[in-house]
Amino acid sequence: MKPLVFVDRRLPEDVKHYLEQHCTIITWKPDEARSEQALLHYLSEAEGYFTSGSMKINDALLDAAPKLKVVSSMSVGYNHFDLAAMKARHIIGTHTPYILDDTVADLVFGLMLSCSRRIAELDRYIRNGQWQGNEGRKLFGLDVHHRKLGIIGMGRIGEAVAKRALYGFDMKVSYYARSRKPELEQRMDVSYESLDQLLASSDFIVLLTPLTPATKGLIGAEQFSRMQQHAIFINASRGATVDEQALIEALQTGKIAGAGLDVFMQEPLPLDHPFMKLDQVVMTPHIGSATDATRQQMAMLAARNLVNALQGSEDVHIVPELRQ
Ligand SMILES: NC(=O)c1ccc[n+]([C@@H]2O[C@H](COP(=O)([O-])OP(=O)(O)OC[C@H]3O[C@@H](n4cnc5c(N)ncnc54)[C@H](O)[C@@H]3O)[C@@H](O)[C@H]2O)c1
Ligand SMILES: O=C(O)[C@H](O)CO
Repeated sequence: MKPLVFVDRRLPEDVKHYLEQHCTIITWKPDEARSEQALLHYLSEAEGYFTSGSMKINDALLDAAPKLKVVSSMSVGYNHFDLAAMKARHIIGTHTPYILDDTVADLVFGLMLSCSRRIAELDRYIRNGQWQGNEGRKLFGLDVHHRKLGIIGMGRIGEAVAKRALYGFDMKVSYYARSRKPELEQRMDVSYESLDQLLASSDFIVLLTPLTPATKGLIGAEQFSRMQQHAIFINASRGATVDEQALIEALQTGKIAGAGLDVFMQEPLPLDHPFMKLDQVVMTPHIGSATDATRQQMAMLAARNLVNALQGSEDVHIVPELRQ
C-alpha cells in the first residue's frame, strides 16, 4: 500500500504526478481555512509531511502525528524543525540545499544595488512627480564595484554571492563563519576576518547564516556601532538573526547608510512597522528563492526527498543534525 502523505501547498503538475505515483496524497480542500487543528487532524494518519516551512515541527505537532516518519521541507533553512523533538522520535527531516544558491545570490545583489544606487527610492521619486531635472548630487549613490563586501555565514549561498562580487564587480571579499574554510580560500580570492574586523572594514555586509540558537540576534546594537557610516547591511537569512530595533536605531541615527531586507521577525510585515518609514531601506517579501525555475526544482527535490526517505533510500538530503 502507498504511504499516506500530507502536502501543505499547491504543487506543480509534474511534481504532483511524481508524488502520486509513490504516495497517497492528502491536502487542503479548496477554500478550506488553514487552521492548526485541521492540519493536526490531517497529520494524524500521515507517514509523510511535505511542508514549505510555515509550521513548527515540534512536540505538539509530532504528538498528534504518531505515524509520521518523514518531514520534507521545501526550503534550505530548517529553523522550523525542533531538532530535539524530531530526534527523540527518529523522524527524518529533509531540506532542499544547493539548487537555490544562485537565485538567492541574485536577489542579494539586487538588494545591494538597489540600496547603493537608491533604485527603489528613486523609482518612487519619479512616480511622485519629483523629478525636476536639476537635482545634481541629490540623487547620487554609492558604487558597488571595487568596494569591500563582508559575508557573514559563508556557506553555499554565501559562496554564490562571493562569486558575483569577485568576478562580476571586482570587489574585495572577506567572510566570517563558524570556522575558517582553507579549501575555499585556495579556490577563491576570499579572506577570513573576525566578525568585528569584518563589520568595521566592509562597505557592504551580507548576513547569510542559518537561524540557530547561536545566531539569534547575532547582529545587534554593538555590531551596528562597529559598521562604517556609509555601510549597507543586507539580511537574507532569517529575521531573528538581527535585532530589528537596533537596526532601526542604526538607520534612524545615521550609524549606517542603508539596509536591504528579504526576511523579518514578523512576516508578513505589518503596515505600521518602522521600516516602512525609512527611505534607505529596501524590502522584499521573503522571495530569495522565488523564481519559477528554482521553486519548481525545489518542489521536485522535496518530493524526491520525501519518497526516497519513505522507501529507505539513502539518496535524501537529511538536515545535518538529524543524520545518523
Ligand atoms: N531569503 C530567502 O529566501 C532564503 C533562501 C534560502 C536560504 N535562506 C537562509 O540562508 C541560510 C543559509 O543557507 P545556505 O544554504 O548558504 O546554508 P549553509 O549551511 O551552506 O551556510 C551557512 C553558513 O553559516 C555559517 N554559520 C552557521 N552558524 C554560524 C554562527 N553561529 N556564526 C557564524 N557563522 C555561522 C556556516 O559556517 C556556513 O558557512 C539558510 O539557513 C536560510 O535561513 C534564505
Ligand atoms: O530557506 C529557504 O529555502 C527559504 O527561506 C524559503 O523558505
